[in-house]
Amino acid sequence: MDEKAIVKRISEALLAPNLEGLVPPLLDVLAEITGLDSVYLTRIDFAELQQTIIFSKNTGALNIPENLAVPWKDTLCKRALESETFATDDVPKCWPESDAARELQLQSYVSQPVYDGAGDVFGTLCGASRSRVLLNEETTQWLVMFSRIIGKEISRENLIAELKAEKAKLHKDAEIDPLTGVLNRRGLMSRLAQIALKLAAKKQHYLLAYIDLDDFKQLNDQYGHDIGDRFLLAIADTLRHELDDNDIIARIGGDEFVVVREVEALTEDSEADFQRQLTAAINSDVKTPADTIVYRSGSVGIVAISDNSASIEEWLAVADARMYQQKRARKSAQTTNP
Ligand SMILES: Nc1nc2c(ncn2[C@@H]2O[C@H](COP(=O)(O)OP(=O)(O)OP(=O)(O)O)[C@@H](O)[C@H]2O)c(=O)[nH]1
Repeated sequence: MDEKAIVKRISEALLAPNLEGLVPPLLDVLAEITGLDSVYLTRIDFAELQQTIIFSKNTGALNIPENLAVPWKDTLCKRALESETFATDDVPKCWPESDAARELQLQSYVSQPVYDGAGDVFGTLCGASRSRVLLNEETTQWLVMFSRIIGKEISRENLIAELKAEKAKLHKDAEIDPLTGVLNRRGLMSRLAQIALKLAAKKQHYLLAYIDLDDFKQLNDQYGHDIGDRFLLAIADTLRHELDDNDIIARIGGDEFVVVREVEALTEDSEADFQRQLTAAINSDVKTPADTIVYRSGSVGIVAISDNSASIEEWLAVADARMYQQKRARKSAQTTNP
């Protein structure tokens, strides 16, 4: 193959959107340029001390299968990297102690490290033959070039994976209340939007509870803001531990929480159960370094949801109004019977 044809085929391979698209055509070209029986790309797992063939092209007597994993310590690649012997047409003389080379009856061998974007060895780009193949400076140069092209693609893909993970983390953080670790208002709204979508498709039932702690300002004033914070965290922890695993828990304001539960049917029992569980969870004692705060006065308003005829804002407004009703009733009872 003349150089012009090689460059054309490499240019075509470079249009591939990923490693799966890039490596096979490059291996085709490499096999033709070198005349080696097998050319292949490996990944080295330095934690597990294992080398795996991830792509291979076999044209001759030798067959190096993809997905073959071998212990790193026995490999010719390790010997080649350590001794910086990147090409030989006399494997038995170069590495007489290698059982693997003897078993595979290898005569010619080339290898180049492939580096990822961080400058670490990702794996190797290799070729091997049972016959003696002329391996000159030019062969090595091609191998170096191909290993760099592959390394760049690996580095690009690693970067994209990192960016995606970072984006997912940022997105998750944006939906979490940093003080308590439960969802914030934004997180709640996104879960409620998903529920509204599900309700459009099939019949499901939910209970949404709006919780507001009574006289929290007074608690802050009496014990200080830091203890108030600990108190909010303790309430969120109790909700997390006492409620069902699938319940959605959010803190949407200073002392306001929302809990959403999917129920099999909307019955008086299911609502009463929910109310009881929530009231028990918020009316809990909270230990602080100085004191145990005995707290017995959160208000809860519940709305039942089984279709999306009302908007998310309306669900919240109804639950909020019911919560407020309960709060007012409790407060007026307190005034009447102090
Ligand atoms: N410690 C602490 N306090 C907060 C936080 N966010 C808001 N607050 C306080 O929470 C209190 C909530 O006020 P309200 O709900 O209006 O007052 P309340 O005493 O609970 O009144 P009622 O709900 O009518 O019983 C205010 O004093 C806010 O300063 C927070 O993150 N940490």
